[in-house]
Amino acid sequence: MHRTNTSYLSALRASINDKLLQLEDQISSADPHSRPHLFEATPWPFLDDPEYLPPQPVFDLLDDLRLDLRALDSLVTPTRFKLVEIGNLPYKVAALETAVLLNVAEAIESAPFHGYAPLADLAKLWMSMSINLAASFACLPASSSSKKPSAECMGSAGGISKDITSPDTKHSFAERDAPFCKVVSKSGKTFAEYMGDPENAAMVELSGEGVVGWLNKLTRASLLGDYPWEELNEGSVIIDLGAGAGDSGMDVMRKFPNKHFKWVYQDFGPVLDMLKKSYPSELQQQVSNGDITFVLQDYFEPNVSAGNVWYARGVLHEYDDEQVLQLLGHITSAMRKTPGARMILNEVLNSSPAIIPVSAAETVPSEHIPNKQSALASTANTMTWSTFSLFGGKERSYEEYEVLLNKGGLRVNRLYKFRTFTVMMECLLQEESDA
Ligand SMILES: C[S@@+](CC[C@H](N)C(=O)[O-])C[C@H]1O[C@@H](n2cnc3c(N)ncnc32)[C@H](O)[C@@H]1O
Repeated sequence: MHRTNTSYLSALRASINDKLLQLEDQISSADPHSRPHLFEATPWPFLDDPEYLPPQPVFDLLDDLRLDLRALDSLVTPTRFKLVEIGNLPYKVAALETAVLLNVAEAIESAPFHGYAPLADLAKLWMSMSINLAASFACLPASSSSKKPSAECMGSAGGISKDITSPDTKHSFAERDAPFCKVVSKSGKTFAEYMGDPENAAMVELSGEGVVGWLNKLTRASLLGDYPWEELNEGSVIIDLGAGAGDSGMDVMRKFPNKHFKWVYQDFGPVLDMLKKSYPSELQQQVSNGDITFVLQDYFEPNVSAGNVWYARGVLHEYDDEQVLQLLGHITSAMRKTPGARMILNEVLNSSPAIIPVSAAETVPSEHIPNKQSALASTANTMTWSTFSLFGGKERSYEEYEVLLNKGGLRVNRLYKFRTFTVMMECLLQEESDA
């Protein structure tokens, strides 16, 4: 870090510390029983009573603290993640709009909850709450206002909330009519069909450059640096299921030339054709010598390949549990061809962006946040929406994956929490991990 940033951090630390001490003094003399409301059921009267004006010194301290905290937040957040947050604002607005339409805030405050309502219990209250609805709430801030957002904000949410609450669509994960996809789809086409239409070739090129390049900037360093590819044996065969744009293989093969990995791209014919056509020239040698291959494979059919590592990035989250189990059935059968084979799943995990500490007075959230979830929890939850809105499917928590993978004959061997909003779950065949 630059010297200037280090001294700036020190200046912020000193200022925030000093102002918090002053605030503590001021508050305890003004209202000795008042406690911050972050984790409380009711608003904090000291701050939230619209008729109450805090003493001027307290108001000034609060204003200064917000300024310093904004500077600190900005300093510790990479620009690319700030942009993700801003770019995904419409999803947050859609979530808030849904919460307002259903009057969720009032339901939480009333009996039987009196201010604290786990999502599962809220679901029982409505008898019909869908996982889509739960996902929408997961990307709201910890304490959301029940105030109605402006008409402009609602407009920018694009009608997602209607689809989340409509009986015809709210339970769907299908790419044609899931709440999020329905808003994106044009003239009845799914996003994939739209992109596959030759008339939209320019759009495909744009998204190839824009979306893949953009996502890659957010996750590539972690994919390469946070999973121990270097531990794999020389010459390991890596099968890339539903490889899509193929960038993972390019990145890994470029970074580890001395490992002589064999990368097997699997996908549908047109995707493989496109990939072959635009494959980078500096990797053509490995294509010619057979270290990089392209294999036509529907992953819902018995798999024709054999390999040491079965890599699936963003595959399982596109499917409902039944379909995932079907897919895993084919992969685990194929894994049995190679002793010691592992499956590595690169996904976003549904995460708790905030938690309730055991004792709100003495502990801070960062010491209690669950470990088995994506880092950048709030961004992770928001990112799940861009997946939903393009392809359908459902994101899962670590615990949900564990149950599903166990049912599918796998056991999570190691969880790598990436230094971005994704994780890698490394799985072994159950019978091998038990042996
Ligand atoms: C499921 S996502 C995977 C994204 C890709 N792994 C990545 O990291 O960018 C989309 C890709 O999966 C492919 N795909 C979808 N259904 C498939 C299937 N049944 N069998 C094989 N590939 C499939 C699509 O053609 C597309 O290239």
